[in-house]
Amino acid sequence: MFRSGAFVADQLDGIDAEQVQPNGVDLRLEAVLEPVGTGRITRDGKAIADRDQVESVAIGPEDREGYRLAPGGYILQYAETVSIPEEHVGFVLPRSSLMRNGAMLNTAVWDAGYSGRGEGLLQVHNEIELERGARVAQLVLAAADHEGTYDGSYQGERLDRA
Ligand SMILES: O=c1ccn([C@H]2C[C@H](O)[C@@H](COP(=O)(O)OP(=O)(O)OP(=O)(O)O)O2)c(=O)[nH]1
Repeated sequence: MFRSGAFVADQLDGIDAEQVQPNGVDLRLEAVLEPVGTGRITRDGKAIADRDQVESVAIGPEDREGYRLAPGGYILQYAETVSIPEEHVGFVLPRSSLMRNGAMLNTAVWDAGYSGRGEGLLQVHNEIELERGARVAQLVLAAADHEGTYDGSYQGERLDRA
């Protein structure tokens, strides 16, 4: 069973009312990075490719701080600290307006017990401008059985900069 947006909001700190949706909570854009160099996944480990910060620029008629992104693949960092409660699993989906503008967020499983400020792969197929702090994705939570909780290398990521 998927939980309500109000339930998801209760798991997160610092959420505005406009972020709470019927079935989930919108996540906001903190920063955009561009992978450079070579990443690697082996049978017994992984190495994440270096990233360059994409410089923010003034966007739109009000010159707001944001990113103007040419077609390509980017790492998008979310602003919110996400904590997945036990007995649940999380999924992040793009806001449909992102998709309708020719961009897409690719995401993976958010494990029970994970806490951190996570990332997604932003695919841009047509130039797009995104304001820092704009809502770009939505977190949903489903009730789930599991054995153990998340204890991987991304536990607590970017919490020091929250
Ligand atoms: O789109 C996503 C999906 C998940 N996560 C977070 C939550 C998740 O619990 C954690 C680890 O994901 P995963 O288990 O897929 O990572 P891994 O590649 O298997 O690495 P590790 O074994 O170090 O956890 O990353 C994200 O930031 N973005």
